[in-house]
Amino acid sequence: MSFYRSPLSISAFDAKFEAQKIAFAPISFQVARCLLKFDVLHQISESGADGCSISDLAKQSVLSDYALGVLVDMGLSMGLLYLNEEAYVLDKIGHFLLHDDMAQTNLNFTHDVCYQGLFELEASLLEGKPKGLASLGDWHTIYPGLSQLPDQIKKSWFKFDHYYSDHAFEALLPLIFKAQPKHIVDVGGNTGKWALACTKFDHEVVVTIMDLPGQLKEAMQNAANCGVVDRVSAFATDLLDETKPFCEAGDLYWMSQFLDCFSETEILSILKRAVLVMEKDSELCILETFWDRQPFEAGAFCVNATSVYFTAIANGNSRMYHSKTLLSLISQAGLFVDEDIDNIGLGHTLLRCKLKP
Ligand SMILES: C[S@@+](CC[C@H](N)C(=O)[O-])C[C@H]1O[C@@H](n2cnc3c(N)ncnc32)[C@H](O)[C@@H]1O
Repeated sequence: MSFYRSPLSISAFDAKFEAQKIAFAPISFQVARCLLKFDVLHQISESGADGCSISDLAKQSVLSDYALGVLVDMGLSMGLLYLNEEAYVLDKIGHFLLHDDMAQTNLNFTHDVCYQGLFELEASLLEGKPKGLASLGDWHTIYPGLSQLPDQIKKSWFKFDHYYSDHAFEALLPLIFKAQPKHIVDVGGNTGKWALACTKFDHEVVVTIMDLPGQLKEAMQNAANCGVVDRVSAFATDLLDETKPFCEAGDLYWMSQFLDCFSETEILSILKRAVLVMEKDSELCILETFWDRQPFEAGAFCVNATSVYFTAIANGNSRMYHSKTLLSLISQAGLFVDEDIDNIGLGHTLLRCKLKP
């Protein structure tokens, strides 16, 4: 990691400006969202280097001249737009806000899932509980509620979750199937994306998905739609309950974007239970995004921001970890890391673990 290791090279004058950007960050965020939602950035983009005046914009908008005016003027201040005489032209940051699917996925997730609940960050930090989750529903953690979220919120949550893992899955399939696993246990397999990708890649493999009942219902429906119910099965559990059994007889246990949903104590307990059912030759593959393993600072920013969602909304006690934290828990559970591969998909790391001899 080549960043975060020295003071920023920035003048006091510029640093003071950066501090004001943070002070007004929620306002900037909502302005950006509305510029997208009301198609203002799109219209300005279409007008090219000539740009668009407020009256041009108003002809095609449900918004008044006044409403458009406050949005585009703040757009200038945020560096999304610049002026050509009286006309507003799209600048480079505006271009990426409009066209980059990662920015849109993160923005929709932040707005739909996190925005209201983040008001409770202060209480969540003090209490170790996701006090902002009440903005979405009445659950202990977000996971039992996932299948019951209102449509738009659910869509944004799943898009965010899948966006990152989907990019990694494609690169991983050939790597994972080199070992010719016959029975994969996908722990926290969610709606079955990885399970279905595995059954498509290898026509003999069977996959058991361990997850909460709500997610499994959808996963099995997806397996039925793909015609692979004979090779995909559901193992309903709550992994926070240490008395519940752990799926046995897998030759490859798979945990993708899963352990970050738990505190360090909970992770150790889950890994120890996995160890109890693993055999000498079985493997545990952990796929995570660690903030210290990101090749670019933008990646570390996104990963660290996601931690705060866990604090205020998801469960109050988990986060996106530093790789050293997870490596230590893996060792304490009785496993060693046989292979440690960075830069998979969008900044994922794969840890292939085996039982310590
Ligand atoms: C962030 S999603 C990861 C989904 C998928 N593995 C991926 O890579 O996209 C975490 C999954 O863990 C499951 N999960 C969270 N808490 C759980 C619990 N206590 N018991 C069982 N599954 C749980 C959630 O339901 C969800 O499907």
